[in-house]
Amino acid sequence: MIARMREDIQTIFERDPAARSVWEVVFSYPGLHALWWHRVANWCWTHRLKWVARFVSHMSRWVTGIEIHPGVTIGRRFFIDHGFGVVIGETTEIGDDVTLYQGVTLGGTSWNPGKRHPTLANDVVVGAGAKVLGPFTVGAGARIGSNAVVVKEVPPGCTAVGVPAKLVKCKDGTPEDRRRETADRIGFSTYGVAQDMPDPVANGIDAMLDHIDSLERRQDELEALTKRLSEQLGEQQTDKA
Ligand SMILES: CC(=O)SCCNC(=O)CCNC(=O)[C@H](O)C(C)(C)COP(=O)(O)OP(=O)(O)OC[C@H]1O[C@@H](n2cnc3c(N)ncnc32)[C@H](O)[C@@H]1OP(=O)(O)O
Ligand SMILES: N[C@@H](CO)C(=O)O
Repeated sequence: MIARMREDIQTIFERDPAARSVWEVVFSYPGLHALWWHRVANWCWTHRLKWVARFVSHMSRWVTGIEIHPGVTIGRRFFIDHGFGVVIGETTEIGDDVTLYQGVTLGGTSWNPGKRHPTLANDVVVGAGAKVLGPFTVGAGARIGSNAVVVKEVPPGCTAVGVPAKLVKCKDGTPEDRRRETADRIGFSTYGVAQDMPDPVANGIDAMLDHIDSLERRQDELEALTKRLSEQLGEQQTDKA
């Protein structure tokens, strides 16, 4: 536990140029306090102490201005900078090395129970005031601009800004470049003819190309995961033998 707390403090030095000393970080960072209280609340939540969990979470919000539902799953090296006004809903899942700024909502759009909040993969950054709404995934390394309202999946490595959020950049090229690559790969040679015209058919094709691209990326991720799992299984069987 102490090692994990040290890691939390170190994370703040890595991601906040304003952090000056360990004492300052330990006593003056509401994001750190909210994270530590969340660990207590989450433990209670998963040990059938749901009322206590909600009460701990409520007290934490009272002190920090950050509301994290006790059911939220959070990975390593999570950092909420400033933090006031952050709200994280019950079925949110957060990977490793994720950063949020003040005013972020990770929320739902449905009153049905079940998964209704987003999943943030590793290394995601969500800018101040942004809202990410719905049970989709924000891919690894993606960045969400301040005040964006994100209502659908963001592919890994992409930057989404605006209301509703649109992709403006991806690490391996702009969304436009990727559509062109996908169009080439699937042999859709007429792509691009009407790009500067307000053509609903061209817009529909763009949307389909984006969807194909996102499915291909998801397939790659699943293949990598399957490979890793079968390697682990192989290692376990070797150990047993
Ligand atoms: C007290 C404090 O400091 S609290 C900390 C607050 N800071 C934050 O919340 C950081 C959040 N980060 C951002 O919003 C950043 O602008 C990012 C991550 C979205 C983009 O960063 P970069 O990758 O450097 O992209 P870049 O600045 O080149 O912008 C790309 C395009 O998006 C636009 N853009 C960038 N941010 C936003 C935004 N929040 N909303 C709308 N458009 C935006 C840019 O104008 C640019 O448009 P253009 O290509 O038409 O010129
Ligand atoms: N804490 C961050 C954002 O405000 C900085 O000082 O840059």
